[in-house]
Amino acid sequence: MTEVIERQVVRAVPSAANGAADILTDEALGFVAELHRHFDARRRGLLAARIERQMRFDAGELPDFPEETRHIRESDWRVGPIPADLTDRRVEITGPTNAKMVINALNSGAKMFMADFEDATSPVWDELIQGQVNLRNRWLGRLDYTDPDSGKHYALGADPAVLLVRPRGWHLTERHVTVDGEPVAGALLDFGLYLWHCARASLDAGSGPYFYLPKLESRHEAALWDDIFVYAEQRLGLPRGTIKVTVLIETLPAAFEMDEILHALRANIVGLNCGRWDYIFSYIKRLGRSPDRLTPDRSAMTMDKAFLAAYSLRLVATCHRRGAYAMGGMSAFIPVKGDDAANAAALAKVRADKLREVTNGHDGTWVAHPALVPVAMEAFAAMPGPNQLSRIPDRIPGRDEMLELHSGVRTEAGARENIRVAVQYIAAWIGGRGAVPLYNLMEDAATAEICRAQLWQWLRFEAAFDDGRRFSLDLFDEWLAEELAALGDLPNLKPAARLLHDLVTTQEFEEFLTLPAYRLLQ
Ligand SMILES: CC(=O)SCCNC(=O)CCNC(=O)[C@H](O)C(C)(C)COP(=O)(O)OP(=O)(O)OC[C@H]1O[C@@H](n2cnc3c(N)ncnc32)[C@H](O)[C@@H]1OP(=O)(O)O
Ligand SMILES: O=CC(=O)O
Ligand SMILES: [Mg+2]
Repeated sequence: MTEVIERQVVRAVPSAANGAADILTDEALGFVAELHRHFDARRRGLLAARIERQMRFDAGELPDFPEETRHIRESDWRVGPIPADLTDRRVEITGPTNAKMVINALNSGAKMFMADFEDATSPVWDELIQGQVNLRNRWLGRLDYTDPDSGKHYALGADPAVLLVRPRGWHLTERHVTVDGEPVAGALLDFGLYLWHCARASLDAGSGPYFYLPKLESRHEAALWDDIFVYAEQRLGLPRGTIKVTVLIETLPAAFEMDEILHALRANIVGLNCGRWDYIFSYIKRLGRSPDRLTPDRSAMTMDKAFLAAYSLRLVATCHRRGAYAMGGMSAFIPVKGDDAANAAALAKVRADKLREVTNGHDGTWVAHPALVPVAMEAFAAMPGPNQLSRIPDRIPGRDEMLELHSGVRTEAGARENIRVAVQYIAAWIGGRGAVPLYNLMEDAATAEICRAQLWQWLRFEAAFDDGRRFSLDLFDEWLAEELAALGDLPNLKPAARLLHDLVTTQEFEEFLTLPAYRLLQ
């Protein structure tokens, strides 16, 4: 007799989130386990393919439009139908999934709210599950919150924004849920739990299961999501194409496969988004071993120039040709408290950014804070209607423009800012906060990645500063020590500083800072 050993086990660490039992049900976890068993080996294979590709970039290869998919780029096809409540996306607010911010975002006056398990979230287990509870409560009509400190009560208003959910990227695993002894992908957990609990409820409310997909690097990664959607829709008895997604184009390799990504996901996709901060990070990461790709100060890399301007224009042209929305991105300027002049200057910068986007043909944009919704709304009032899908830019940037490096200087101030921001952001992340205001800017995982990636790149090539000095390990150590001393006794600063030091001085560039940081998360 053959003995069959039952090894297929799904285990979840209990969560103290209020309402966790309604989320971590056997059925929902069973669905996540199915996703894991069907798709996780492919996810891991695609992550390995990123590293193989990196080796080719390190050897001098540059990204290009793939020859083997020329027929996709050159033939006529369009993405599938777009639901009525996704046709006016002129302003989208983003933010973490705690109840207060979810309610504030849904009530902000923005058309859409992207509830974020990625750049704006530190994946603390109870917070992740509380986020799922909050999003489910939105569809069950019972989302409210009372601030224990202020006593202020928060409840959903009459005309909430349309809800979209951003699961984690492919790279992060979630150690609190294992299937057959392996940790599940954060992406599959965030996606699977939300879909399981909210697909029907959101459809019944006249909306649907809508997602943003972050940090994709290729058409193959898009095809994996497509297969997941086919499986999930069938499993939940949903018509094909019910799930609707917007893909962030926020890696350099993906920008050379925008048509292919739209094509792979054409049953489910409604648009692409310019995730500018991760895009800058990706440019440095993927090309960072070439001495002729040394980037200037972070603040010098603006959307109106070089590779950033080129990719956003190409994204608009690509999307509109396929009937897909071309979403803009996030200005990092946020309101400044207690300084009217500085506040006015920050709002003016956001306004200018949104005017550039609407002028270039984007159909909508992102804001980081409720006070910026009116600013972006006003700028996007320049559109002839709820979108400008019919507008195809007459100039489509090609490969050279897409790779053009920003000009500008590297300064001690820029290096010190990178150190200050990265170390404080990592400390906040280890402490459970994924988005923080620092020096009047919104900082999140993507903006902090730029800081540490630049420091790594500059150190590797002993980059020259505007004052003639060259960056060195001695200078880095000296400036890190001085910045830490100036910051004083902030929580988690020591482990954050150790991690930053490792990330900057390592020979092998770490793919994501959140991977080692996750090991420090309680
Ligand atoms: C690169 C990218 O991926 S961008 C997308 C990911 N990043 C994000 O989503 C960042 C979103 N923004 C934020 O998290 C916050 O705005 C921060 C951290 C930058 C600043 O937060 P705070 O310092 O708390 O802002 P501030 O004190 O001005 O907030 C005022 C009010 O607005 C609320 N608020 C601020 N930002 C948001 C937001 N994005 N969504 C909902 N409510 C918000 C606050 O909760 C607060 O509410 P209250 O008055 O009821 O207490
Ligand atoms: O996710 C957005 C980005 O800019 O990164
Ligand atoms: Mg991003």
